[in-house]
Amino acid sequence: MEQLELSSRIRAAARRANLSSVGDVLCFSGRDLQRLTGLSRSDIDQLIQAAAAAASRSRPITALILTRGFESGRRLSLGCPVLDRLLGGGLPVGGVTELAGESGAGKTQLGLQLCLSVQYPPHHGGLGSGAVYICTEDRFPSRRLQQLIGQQRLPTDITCLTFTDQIYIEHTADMASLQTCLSRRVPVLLARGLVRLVVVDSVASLFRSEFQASDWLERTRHLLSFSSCLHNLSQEFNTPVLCINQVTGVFSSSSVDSLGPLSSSVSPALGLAWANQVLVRLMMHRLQGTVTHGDQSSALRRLEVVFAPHLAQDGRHAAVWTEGVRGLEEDA
Ligand SMILES: Nc1ncnc2c1ncn2[C@@H]1O[C@H](COP(=O)(O)OP(=O)(O)OP(=O)(O)O)[C@@H](O)[C@H]1O
Repeated sequence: MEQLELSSRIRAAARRANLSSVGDVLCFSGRDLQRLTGLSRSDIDQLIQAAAAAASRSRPITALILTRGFESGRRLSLGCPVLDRLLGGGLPVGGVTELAGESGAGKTQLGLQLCLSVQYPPHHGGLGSGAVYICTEDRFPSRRLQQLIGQQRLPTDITCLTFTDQIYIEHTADMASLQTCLSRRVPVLLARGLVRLVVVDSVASLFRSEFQASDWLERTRHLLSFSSCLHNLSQEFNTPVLCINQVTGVFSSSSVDSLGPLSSSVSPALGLAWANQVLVRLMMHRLQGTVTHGDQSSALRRLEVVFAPHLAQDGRHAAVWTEGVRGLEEDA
């Protein structure tokens, strides 16, 4: 209030009325301000204009940020500027992001890459903390992680990170151990500030192996309790959660004739009950064709935003190089 360009008379009246901040002024109507301060209508107009000019110097913010605080507007970089642009900066910190795709699409590669970028300081798109990587299916790809670490082109001010020290690996072979991991061990790591990213690779495998089609009600119950656990962790600790998911083939009458699903007709596993639990759904496709980069070649991929409250449906071509998943600048 002291910095507003106002006459000392108006400033003193505002002080007497206990209007100590710009926010206080803007919360009242002109009439209420007049009643509180005893100032004339033209003085009140000056007061409101000065307060509004001061308030508009800061950037507009969303309702989500207003209710959950500034941290919720932060993003975790994917470690690639092209893919970050597609996602409006990266993964939202408060919410569950699903990454679905066929086998070999590059989902795990992206998960590993995020385990490194989360450790970067905030001014390089990270969250300055570690990651917990929960494997429900395959062994954790330690060798590939080492390769990614060795291939990183680090900014000059990141010298002291050893990366592997801050990645906590969990293997959960059944639903019960996954639940124990999420309800006991992960909260401890988050509460101690040791991690700011949770990756589950993959969500579908346990639900697919432990429940038959006829157990759909029980499966849905477990699915909802699992997703609410992830939501709570994400909200309580302002932590991005990445769930890697498999896909199922979508058969149409024409594909029945050809004895198989069309390669493009796949949808994320676990159906609508799960789809309603995620904030952002991404799909990674492995396309026909290859791209080259120096002496490396890679199958062409495409990362698509299927839905997200803050993003338009869009996509970028990408490739997996030894240094990780990279979006291609111009779509091939
Ligand atoms: N060191 C590497 N250099 C280049 N490309 C690699 C390297 N390691 C893996 N890839 C690429 O990544 C692909 C495997 O990706 P990834 O393990 O992420 O698949 P995924 O989508 O997680 O599949 P799944 O669901 O079967 O686990 C390989 O087929 C290969 O094209």
